[in-house]
Amino acid sequence: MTGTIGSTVLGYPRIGPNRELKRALEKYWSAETDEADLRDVARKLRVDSWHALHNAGLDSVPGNTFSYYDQVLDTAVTVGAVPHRYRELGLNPLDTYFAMARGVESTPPLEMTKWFDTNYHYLVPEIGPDTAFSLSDRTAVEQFRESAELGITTRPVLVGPLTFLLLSKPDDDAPDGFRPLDRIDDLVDVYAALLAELRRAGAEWVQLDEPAFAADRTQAELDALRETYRQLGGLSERPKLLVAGYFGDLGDALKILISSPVDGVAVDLVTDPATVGALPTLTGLLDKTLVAGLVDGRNIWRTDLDKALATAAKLLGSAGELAVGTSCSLLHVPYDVEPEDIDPQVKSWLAFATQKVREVVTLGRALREGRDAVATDLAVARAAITDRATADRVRDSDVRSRVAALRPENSRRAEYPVRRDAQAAALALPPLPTTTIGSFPQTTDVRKARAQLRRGSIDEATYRRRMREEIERVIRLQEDLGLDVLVHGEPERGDMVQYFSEYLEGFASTHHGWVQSYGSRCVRPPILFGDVSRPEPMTVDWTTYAQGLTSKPVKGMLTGPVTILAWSFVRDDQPLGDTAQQVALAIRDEVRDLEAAGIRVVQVDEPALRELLPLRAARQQEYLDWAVESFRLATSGVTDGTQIHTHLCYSEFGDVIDAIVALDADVTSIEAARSRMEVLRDLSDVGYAKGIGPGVYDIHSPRVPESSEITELLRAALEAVPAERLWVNPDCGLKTRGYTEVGHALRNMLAATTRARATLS
Ligand SMILES: CN1c2c(nc(N)[nH]c2=O)NC[C@@H]1CNc1ccc(C(=O)N[C@@H](CCC(=O)N[C@@H](CCC(=O)N[C@@H](CCC(=O)O)C(=O)O)C(=O)O)C(=O)O)cc1
Ligand SMILES: N[C@@H](CCS)C(=O)O
Ligand SMILES: [Zn+2]
Repeated sequence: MTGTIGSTVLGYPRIGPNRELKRALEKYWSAETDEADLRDVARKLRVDSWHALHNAGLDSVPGNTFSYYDQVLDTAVTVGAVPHRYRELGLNPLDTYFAMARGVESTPPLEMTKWFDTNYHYLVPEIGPDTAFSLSDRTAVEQFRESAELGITTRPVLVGPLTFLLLSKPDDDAPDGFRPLDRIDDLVDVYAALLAELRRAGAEWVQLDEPAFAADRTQAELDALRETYRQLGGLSERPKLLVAGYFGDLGDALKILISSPVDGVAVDLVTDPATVGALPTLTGLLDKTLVAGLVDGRNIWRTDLDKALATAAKLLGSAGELAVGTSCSLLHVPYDVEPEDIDPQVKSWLAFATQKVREVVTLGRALREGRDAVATDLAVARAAITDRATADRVRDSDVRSRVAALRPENSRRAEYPVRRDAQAAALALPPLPTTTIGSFPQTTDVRKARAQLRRGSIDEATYRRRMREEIERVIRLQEDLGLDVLVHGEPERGDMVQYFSEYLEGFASTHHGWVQSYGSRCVRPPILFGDVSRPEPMTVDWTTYAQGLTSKPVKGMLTGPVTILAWSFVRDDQPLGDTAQQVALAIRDEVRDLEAAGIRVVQVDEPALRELLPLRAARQQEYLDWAVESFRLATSGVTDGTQIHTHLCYSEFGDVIDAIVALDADVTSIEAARSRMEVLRDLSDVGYAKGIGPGVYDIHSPRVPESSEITELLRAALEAVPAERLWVNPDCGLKTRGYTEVGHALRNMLAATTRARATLS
């Protein structure tokens, strides 16, 4: 069907159904294999994906969705935006690419940050006035040819030029006021050259992803969008252009794209169903392809096909071609639900990437050939949707009554001074108390024990003994170092969300449901399908075992409700805020049980507080209100003398700074080392006046900080915060590090603390 799109997905997972790419990358990086081995694995993964998508019956198969690490990094390399410090390493192209992604001994990697409001991370390109844009890598063209040789005409997917620049940051040479977007004209020339090459290679369509326009944008940015697509649309030699906007509504950008000379627009009708009302009024659509994103690309629920068809019916006649697609790339979901050993009823409600492709194909056929052509598929889907909507296991009347009975006082503690004095008496800590964020290095032995327990090759008792040995070692190490508030080290947790989900009612776990988080790193998000409750304590045994080994206070360690939601696949049948309340009550039970077992300090981590912030400002306050409320509900069930800590990392905190204050934790430990304590001033400016532990060293790097560097940071911190409120801790947990470096780094942290204490009068 030349010229049309019909049915398609906007992108596909690439890590491999059994994480083949992860293993191949890690072997290459450790020099166990060579470049040819890695390229072989990559090619096979691409070929398998193209065949799978083509054979499933998609009319248009996306291409260039493979990446060795990250699609934004790929784009930077394609357009020649490789900073000098990586070029100067003199490495071959592949190793230069990996140096940008992971750093080398002499040169740190590019900064990494979250891809919009997902749990995927991209590498932040650095752009300056002198960045020499040129078409420097032709992977997109080569992969188009590779698919064409198999008889599949793929639709290469590129990060759009505006989104690329909007996600970039100014390089170190850029003058004040420079914005990467200032370079759009030069970048457009490179895209024009690439589009021409793709056309010459035979590409009919190219997809340009512009999700940056699902967030609030300035008039200048919208003008740049109009001008860019006027230019790209006007090129004489180019494939048809499909511009994809996803993760929300495109707002004013939608009209701009529809009145531009591009050939198609893909919209996300899952995150933003309201767009359906606006589309038929846009007459410019009549000569374009509209890809209606009707299948959720980032959650794992089966699509309500009847509802999707009803939505499509409202759009019939509005566009030159009405095509069916996913709301966004399927990168964010696992490959296939089939091999999962999940309760059959819950499993029948799920659709991973393979199943979503089939849903898109079914919808496409229904639109083209009529519902009768796919009557069986529609009936199966309908039965599963009805079953899920009415299933007993989704609703728990006890949980619902408990939520209904909640009163504002359940989320309020006594005034801070009262708590502070009670805690000072209970804990008797020295000035500048020292602590860590929770996890200690996850040794091979610890990981092995977990894997052996999963496989059944060791029994529960052996596993517990081995974890207890590790806890004892962590306690002894902390005592030896002289830390003040100890932790048990979290050896029993492979992942700080996955672990809790396995204890909670309302969650299901997968065995193979890996999703790329960044590079070779994957997560296995749990599936939150029903009302959440906590049948039994989750951490009390480990924590009290640790407390029994020492007279110092041991800090209980929990993950907060927002982070549990952010890193799970969550139910879509009720507002997220309602689900957060249920999770908060489960955590509240755990906090209270820890207190009852004699634990005097409890930390509830919320590293994902910033991540779930809606992209549009108009929706942010509502989110922040329920996010804060859920944390307070989780942590307000204790007496004044129990000290509540929280921990935040992985983000810029500017947009959530008021919310951090509103959490009302007694102590907040927060990533700060890399930004040299700037967050302290931001917090003071908005009136934060409780305990604060700015991270004094970056745990993301194996480098051991000198105690003099930490002394410097403590001096800076003491300028912003009075000594009686300052805590000393690393930036985040230590699980990705090794014991040797952790021992040295913490020793230096304690030496710096001793010196800082001596300067206090
Ligand atoms: C802090 N971050 C997290 C995010 N999301 C989460 N859900 N959790 C997080 O911690 N998002 C933001 C950041 C992202 N950062 C990271 C950092 C590191 C990883 C990572 O290393 N992932 C591991 C897998 C971790 C895990 O779950 N391990 C389990 C299972 C281990 C495993 O692979 N087992 C094998 C068998 C092994 C054997 O010896 O037999 C298997 O199941 O096949 C565990 O340790 O028990 C990774 O390897 O990618 C992710 C995000
Ligand atoms: N307690 C967790 C927080 C990570 S953000 C840890 O230490 O790993
Ligand atoms: Zn952290």
